[in-house]
Amino acid sequence: MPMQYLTADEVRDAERASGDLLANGTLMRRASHGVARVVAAELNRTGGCYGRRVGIVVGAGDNGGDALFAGAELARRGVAVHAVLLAPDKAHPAGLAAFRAAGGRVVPTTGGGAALPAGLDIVVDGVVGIGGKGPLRPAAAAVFAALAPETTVVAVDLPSGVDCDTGEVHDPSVRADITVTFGHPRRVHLLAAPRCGRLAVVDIGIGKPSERVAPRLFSFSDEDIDWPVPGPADDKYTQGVVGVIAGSHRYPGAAILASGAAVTATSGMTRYVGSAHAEVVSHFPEVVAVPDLAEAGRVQAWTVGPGMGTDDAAEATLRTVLDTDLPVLVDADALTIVARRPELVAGRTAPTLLTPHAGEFARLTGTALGADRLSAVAGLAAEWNVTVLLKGRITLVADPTGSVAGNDAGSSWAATAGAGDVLAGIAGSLLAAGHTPQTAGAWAARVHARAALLASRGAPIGASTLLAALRPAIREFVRG
Ligand SMILES: NC(=O)C1=CN([C@@H]2O[C@H](COP(=O)(O)OP(=O)(O)OC[C@H]3O[C@@H](n4cnc5c(N)ncnc54)[C@H](OP(=O)(O)O)[C@@H]3O)[C@@H](O)[C@H]2O)[C@@H](O)CC1
Ligand SMILES: [K+]
Repeated sequence: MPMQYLTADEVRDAERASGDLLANGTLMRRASHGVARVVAAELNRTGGCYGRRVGIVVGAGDNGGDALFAGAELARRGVAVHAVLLAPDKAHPAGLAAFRAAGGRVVPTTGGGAALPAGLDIVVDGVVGIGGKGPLRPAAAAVFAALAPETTVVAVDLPSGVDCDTGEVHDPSVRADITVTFGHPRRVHLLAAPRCGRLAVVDIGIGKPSERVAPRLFSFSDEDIDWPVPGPADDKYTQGVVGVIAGSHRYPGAAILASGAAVTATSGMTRYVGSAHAEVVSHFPEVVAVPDLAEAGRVQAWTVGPGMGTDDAAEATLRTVLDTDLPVLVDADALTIVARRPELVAGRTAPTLLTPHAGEFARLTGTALGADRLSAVAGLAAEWNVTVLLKGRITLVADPTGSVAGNDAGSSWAATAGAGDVLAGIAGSLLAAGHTPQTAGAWAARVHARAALLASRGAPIGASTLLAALRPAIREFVRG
């Protein structure tokens, strides 16, 4: 099942719908127990709970309450727990009473600030959760800045200073090794995944929000991906023929990488159109390659743009392709052309997938991409009535209805020249196989990221190495 990511308001809506469970403190008891369990498991993994040392940083709201109740539970298990209260007058009263009663120690405040003792195994961030706004304030920032670098940080609900709805990483903010959240993941857990570390979702018995607001963010799990497999009645045509328009005789790299990715991604046929036809065939003899669009033959989808140039001839080719009623993936140079001629895609009713990186996105919209990538990508998709795949460590694929599929690449090794050409080839093949632009883009991003991890194993890679790892990566997504 795809994972859904909620806004802070949607979480509050779901909590309110839990009625008594919220009012009588059951939700907080379950939440704090979940935090304590995760911290205890981490301590047990590294030698046990008894006699270990944990710090908790406690803010003014219920996020601090969670941390205090969790601290109380850990203290009862024999852990020495030290708390810094950032707003002593506002600290959750019942949580603080439980913490003191269990033997937790509150660090005295001197000169308006307090620091945790040295030598802690784990520090729990209970500064703010879904009620937080903006960066860490100075007192909290000083506590985290003073921690030894090897200290494990467990965030309650989210790393404080990172925006719950946009994932904007304010400066300063907390970087967590583990984040424990409750009921449903929040948008931040995908949009700022590298800042959250490992995510633990604790069931506290809350339902779903009464309605979702756009953009509705979700992610595919590995199990949701069902890579195209030829059936007994299939031939090379029925699985989808993808046409690739990329590169040139002078710069054949993009042509070879995009065509090679298309050949590898599905067993349907790949056609190539452009002046690098001889180079493409010398690398991939199975590609039917011709210099001119008029000779191309039939395809079920086009991938157009990488390294094709932006001159009048390129524009004429792009116009011809976009005038068809076939699915088209528009990448790289074709995006530059579309930025100056939006009318080329504006009237399209056939599936259209634009695949910009941040710079190309700014060219398309006329404004730099801000911190709220999610709203920006969903806005462009709705305004132009197309699907937009925004590249990055977290790839976002927005369709015009306000649904956005996100994918965390898990590493940034794919940030290398030519990797985008490979992605364009994969996604084009999936379009030709009949998938929607959102599914094609999101699955392509996931398998591309997996290929980068397999290829890299901790060392830098180039796009050819990534392409070589594509087949083993796809194997992980073939079912049955
Ligand atoms: N509701 C439930 O059923 C359940 C809720 N649960 C938990 O409650 C959390 C939500 O609690 P919440 O609503 O009290 O808000 P919360 O995130 O603690 O922060 C608000 C406080 O922080 C302050 N503040 C704001 N920005 C700040 C900053 N940058 N730096 C420093 N301080 C800042 C602001 O105070 P201010 O100083 O601005 O007056 C305000 O008082 C949720 O994330 C989950 O952990 C769980 O127990 C499950 C059940
Ligand atoms: K937090």
